[in-house]
Amino acid sequence: MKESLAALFPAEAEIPEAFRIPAPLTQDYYLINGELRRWSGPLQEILSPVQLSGAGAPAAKLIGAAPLLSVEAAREALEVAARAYSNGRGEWPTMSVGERIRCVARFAAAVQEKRAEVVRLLMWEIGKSLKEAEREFDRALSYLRETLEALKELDRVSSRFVIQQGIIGQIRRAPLGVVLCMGPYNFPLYETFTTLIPALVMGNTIVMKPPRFGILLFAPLLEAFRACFPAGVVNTVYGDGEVVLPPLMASGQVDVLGFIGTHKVADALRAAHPRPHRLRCVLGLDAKNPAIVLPDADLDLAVRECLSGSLTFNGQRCTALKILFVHRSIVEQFLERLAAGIGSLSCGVPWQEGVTVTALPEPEKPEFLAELVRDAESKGARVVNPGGGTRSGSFFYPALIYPVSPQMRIYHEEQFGPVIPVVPFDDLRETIDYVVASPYGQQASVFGRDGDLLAQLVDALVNQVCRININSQCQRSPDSFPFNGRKNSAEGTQSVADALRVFSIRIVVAARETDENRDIITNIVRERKSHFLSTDFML
Ligand SMILES: O=C[C@H](O)COP(=O)(O)O
Repeated sequence: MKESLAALFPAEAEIPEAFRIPAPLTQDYYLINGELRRWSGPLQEILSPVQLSGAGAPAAKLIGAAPLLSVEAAREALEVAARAYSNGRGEWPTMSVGERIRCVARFAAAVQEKRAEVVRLLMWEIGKSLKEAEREFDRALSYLRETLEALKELDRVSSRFVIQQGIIGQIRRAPLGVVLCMGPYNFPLYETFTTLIPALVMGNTIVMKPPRFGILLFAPLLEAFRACFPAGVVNTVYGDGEVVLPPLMASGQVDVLGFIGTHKVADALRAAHPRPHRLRCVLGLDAKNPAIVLPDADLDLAVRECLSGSLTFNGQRCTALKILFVHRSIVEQFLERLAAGIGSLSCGVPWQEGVTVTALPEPEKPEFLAELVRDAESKGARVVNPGGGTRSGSFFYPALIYPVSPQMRIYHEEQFGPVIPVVPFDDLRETIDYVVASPYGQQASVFGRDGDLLAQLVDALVNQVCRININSQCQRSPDSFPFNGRKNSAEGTQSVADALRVFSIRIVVAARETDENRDIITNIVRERKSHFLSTDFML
């Protein structure tokens, strides 16, 4: 660690003009039924994890406030969404696909206008570096645009019908109802869009709740939602999730849960629904993605990928590498280079040029990470990198810990933060056994050069995880690739095209194959109500 901790926190006056929040932003309204309704109830104070120096110790900055809705207000938002859907007879679910596309395209243009404001809030609210915040914003919009392209393609193939076993069938896709959309704090905009946008374009109506952190950044977008969609199609709920969400689920009016967060919260939400087995869930959940570094790996490449895979956005990605298995014959070299890599990372405030290590938004996280490190140390591991685990307020300097063994909590628990556990291995079976026994099953990375061995490893992992990355870190992108997981890691698949499928249902218009029925079906296909999005058999 090159800088002293005190040097990381600038004074208010040193913040460049473009990144300042001159006065706290008070958002005392929320979107419901096509209006930005004033909320006169209690507000939740929003503190930034970004620390500034001032008199005394570094202090977190108050950056704004957002509504703490009552259960009644939240229920009303859900009822409004249910009315806008009206059992599939509302304006939005019956609107033509072309019109829906036009609404979403208008929305995209309006959101684009807000780039600077949203990026600034991403930095202040969740401590994301300028570069990563810009990347998140741009990715959210490109996800939206790719979704529209995928939708046009679905619509293009809609003028077909199939004949099988004497039956003529036209396969269509229709919406499901009201979708409760909730993204996570690490990608509050992008990952909210990955459920909200496909759910919306397929004709569902929406209740969206921002995550625990990353709330204010939606304020600049509420007017765009209001202006671009019919009343009641998109509604927002703010407040304490533990208070407002169980009653929403218990009402039975949520048809689909689109949630990215922990499996514990997802399980509790599902259990609160009166018919949990009928609730469709599209979930992105916990993961403990391992990297396996074989003796013949290109060490520089493996270190580079493991460094960025473990520490991008301080390790706060579900796809982050969360445990590294390194063959004993190369582990010392690997540790030395990885420790040097961590030492070369720049720490500081999000707008600082080239910064990688920034403050963590969850106030309880530094202590949680410190506990994991203490637990590992008490069972025989050491912190390898100078300054690893140093803390100040919301800031936690990355810790590389070695040798990690199954008795330690960090071996099993998802850290979701900047602690990198390294496990030495002698026999490849140890690493495969770890993946098989894991309660998670999202992705894995393998580093090596022997093509046959890599092929064997892929075969061993293919029934355990959903993506195997060869000589590269784990990641969700590109968004056209399926994104899913086994066990506690996910439910449903979320590529751009898959998301259109999971937020809709296939229906069939069928008739016996007679000359008369062929004419009738041909006419239906030609005259089809365009609010029915139809597809061919494969889609
Ligand atoms: O937290 C998971 C995000 O989807 C990360 O996406 P990414 O792996 O492409 O950075």
